[in-house]
Amino acid sequence: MRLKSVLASPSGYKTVVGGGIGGTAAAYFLREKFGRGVRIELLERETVGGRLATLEVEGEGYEAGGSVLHPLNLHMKHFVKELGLPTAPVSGGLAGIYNGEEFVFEESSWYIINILKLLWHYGLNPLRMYMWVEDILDKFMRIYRYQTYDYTFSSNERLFHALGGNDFTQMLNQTIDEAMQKASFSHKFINEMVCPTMRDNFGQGVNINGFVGAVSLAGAGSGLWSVKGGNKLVCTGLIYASKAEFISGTVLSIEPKTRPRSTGDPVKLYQVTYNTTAGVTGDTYDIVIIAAPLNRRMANITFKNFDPPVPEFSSPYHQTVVTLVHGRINASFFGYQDPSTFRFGAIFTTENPELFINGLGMVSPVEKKGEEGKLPLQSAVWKVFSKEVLTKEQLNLLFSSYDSVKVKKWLAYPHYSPPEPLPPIILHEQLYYLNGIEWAASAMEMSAIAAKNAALLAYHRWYGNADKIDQEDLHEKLKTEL
Ligand SMILES: Cc1cc2nc3c(=O)[nH]c(=O)nc-3n(C[C@H](O)[C@H](O)[C@H](O)COP(=O)(O)OP(=O)(O)OC[C@H]3O[C@@H](n4cnc5c(N)ncnc54)[C@H](O)[C@@H]3O)c2cc1C
Ligand SMILES: CC(C)=CCC/C(C)=C/CC/C(C)=C/CSC[C@H](N)C(=O)O
Repeated sequence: MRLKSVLASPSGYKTVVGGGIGGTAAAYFLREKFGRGVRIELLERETVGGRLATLEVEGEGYEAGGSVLHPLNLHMKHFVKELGLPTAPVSGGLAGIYNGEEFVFEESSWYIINILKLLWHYGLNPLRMYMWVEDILDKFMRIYRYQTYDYTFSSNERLFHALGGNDFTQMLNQTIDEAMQKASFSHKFINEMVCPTMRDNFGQGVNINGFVGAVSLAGAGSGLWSVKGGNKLVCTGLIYASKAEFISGTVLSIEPKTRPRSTGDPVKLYQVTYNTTAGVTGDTYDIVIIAAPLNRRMANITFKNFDPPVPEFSSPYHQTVVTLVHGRINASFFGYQDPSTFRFGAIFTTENPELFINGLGMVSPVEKKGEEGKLPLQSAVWKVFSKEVLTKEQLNLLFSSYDSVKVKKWLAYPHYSPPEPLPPIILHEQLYYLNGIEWAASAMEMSAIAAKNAALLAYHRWYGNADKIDQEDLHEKLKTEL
């Protein structure tokens, strides 16, 4: 996105690169802060939505990227309300946890039976986990109060510290396995309940950091929802609401420039060069927000002549393959000789090198969300998560018959390997980077939070409002505010 500033800087432009939820939310929040007088442009090289995308199966659209939202994802909730988009609850079918040989846990359709089963298998671990995640979410929710009062942070570390102090930043530097072991969760519970959730949500095991692990556990909770028609509608809606000018182009490079103003004194700008169907072109901007993962395999933007240089971002993103299959599940692959007794609509897997899938579940079309009702053995659309593209042989093992297969290969989210530093937000004076927050946790709401933080940061740095940036003890200070 590109923001042409009229009021804030009469001679300059501002821009955001990337039309995913991060970039489009940044356009929205920039408009909110800088007002109607600025001109906003959005630069996107592929399709609006980025990692929010649908695939068509038998004439209907299905979420192939970011699919579920948490009931406490307040920015996303605000966006759908503001844009008038309909939402629907996301309900998975009965869950089973498969270890490659047998199901180590089978959910029942009877609530009380489930409670007894969970108690029998894992004692009080599930209840304690619920409370553990709630406590983290409680602290995480402080960000909304800070942002409502216009406070912003100049680094991801400072943002996380402001949420929960050292305990919170520590979660970023240890694995979810270490964090939960320290909190006395049992190995059996971590292996059979926590690890399958990490594998299904992030394609990685319990070596991901404690915070993204907690986000993943929250993402397996109740009250989940999605946008009818597809989550990517939020992105198109936000471009419209922000009145940003959409430019279809690939940003190639960014370079700082100094130009004389009509008054004679110099103005600092960024030269952004991008490729469009009409050829290579570019423009100068006074604020640039990058809302795309920065590394050579992804955004591939060259930062020219920065002093000090903008660091190279080389940490890898994790490949996840989403395969949408319209067919009948092969119950015998999962050890069920009598297919009529197989009732799972969601299958999670434990760590097992023999397994070629991370998880799979029955899904409904984006237009018909909330109208679920298919039985697992009927022909249905299944979403399979795997590390590699599934071979024909593997598909034939998983499905007794199928008539349609759609595949989407993603560099989906960071390959987490804590402890690791979080990338900076400020790359240069008025050059900001959103996606560093993904190294704490990658989710739609995280990009929206980073977008609001960057828009506030750009605004307060532009106008020199130091009292709104990196304030200590905000939680205590704001307790007395109404
Ligand atoms: C399979 C999968 C399942 C997921 N499930 C969930 C879920 O259930 N819930 C959830 O909350 N999150 C989920 N996520 C994560 C979520 O989708 C992402 O965290 C979020 O969409 C990231 O948004 P973003 O705008 O920051 O980045 P992106 O969506 O990646 O947007 C970046 C945009 O920048 C563009 N771009 C890149 N380089 C350039 C360039 N040089 N010039 C111009 N444009 C450029 C890209 O084309 C892209 O459109 C999932 C992700 C995947 C892949
Ligand atoms: C950011 C907070 C506080 C909560 C977000 C919780 C959430 C929705 C987590 C899910 C994150 C994620 C990357 C899920 C990937 S796959 C989702 C699902 N298993 C599917 O079937 O698509």
